[in-house]
Amino acid sequence: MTAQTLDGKAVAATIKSELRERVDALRARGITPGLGTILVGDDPASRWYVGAKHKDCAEIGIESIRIDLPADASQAEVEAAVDQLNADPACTLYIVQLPLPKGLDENAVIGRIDPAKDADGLHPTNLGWLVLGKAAPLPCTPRGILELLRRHEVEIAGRHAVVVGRGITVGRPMGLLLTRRSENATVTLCHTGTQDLAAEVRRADIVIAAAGVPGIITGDMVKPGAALLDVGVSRDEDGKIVGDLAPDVWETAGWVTPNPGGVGPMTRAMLLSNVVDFSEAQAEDAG
Ligand SMILES: Nc1nc2c(c(=O)[nH]1)N[C@@H](CN(C=O)c1ccc(C(=O)N[C@@H](CCC(=O)O)C(=O)O)cc1)CN2
Repeated sequence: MTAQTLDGKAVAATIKSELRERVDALRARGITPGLGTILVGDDPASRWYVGAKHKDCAEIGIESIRIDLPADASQAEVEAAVDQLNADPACTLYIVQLPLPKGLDENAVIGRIDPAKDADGLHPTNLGWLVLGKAAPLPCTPRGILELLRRHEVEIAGRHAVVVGRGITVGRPMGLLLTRRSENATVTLCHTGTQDLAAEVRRADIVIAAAGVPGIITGDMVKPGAALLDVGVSRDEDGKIVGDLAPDVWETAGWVTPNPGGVGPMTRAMLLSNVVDFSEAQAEDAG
């Protein structure tokens, strides 16, 4: 048996064309959504992600505002960039690209973002709204994973999901989203302290692998027919992406994301969705 592909690249392209129409409608009403980014330092992957986010915006008609700071930027300089985007009326929502270079206080930077302009849903207020069940922008990768499953009609309700990794952008919020009433999955959150990862994964109908450990999920751990989503982006010596899923998982699983071409494009598509959703809600409120 060979698994079917959870094709993030194709689904993201469809979502972008849907968003393009919604942006056209907003622009016809005189509203131009704007996405801001703050990038600190010269990490090649982060630079690529930010560049791709700006290209996506241009493709669908969203304005974008880019602030790039050097790797040795001080905490005060990064916070001044946050204040600048908080005050910029052309910037509907924005992100601070993570991780920040060592020595910077990431929580202080995220906490300084105006929660009403938080495109990533990572501000403590918005994560708090997620826990409390009130609508707020959702973290892009977990939202993208749910959308990818839905668009391939993979059942979530009543299923057992195992999330591997407890990071702020994926693992932690993923568990919160999957256990909402609208998703109704049962979740096990695994991490470096988990004693028997293989046993946990073997019980899973859905596995979200976000450990950042190449090939940590192997074929022998996979329940036949399970859906596997690969968030890992380690690199081999040639700079090629190596995910958290070993190649032999395709033999047992029912659904697998390729990597690249799976979760990454969905993350970017959901960032655009957060901006468009917010602009539409703002337009409604304004009458
Ligand atoms: N502020 C944030 N920082 C980070 C987030 C986030 O959601 N918000 N997530 C990740 C990185 N990320 C978004 O910023 C991201 C990851 C991957 C991709 C992507 O399109 N990847 C391509 C392959 C790209 C390549 O070849 O290198 C793919 O998977 O096909 C986009 C965005 C950490 N930081």
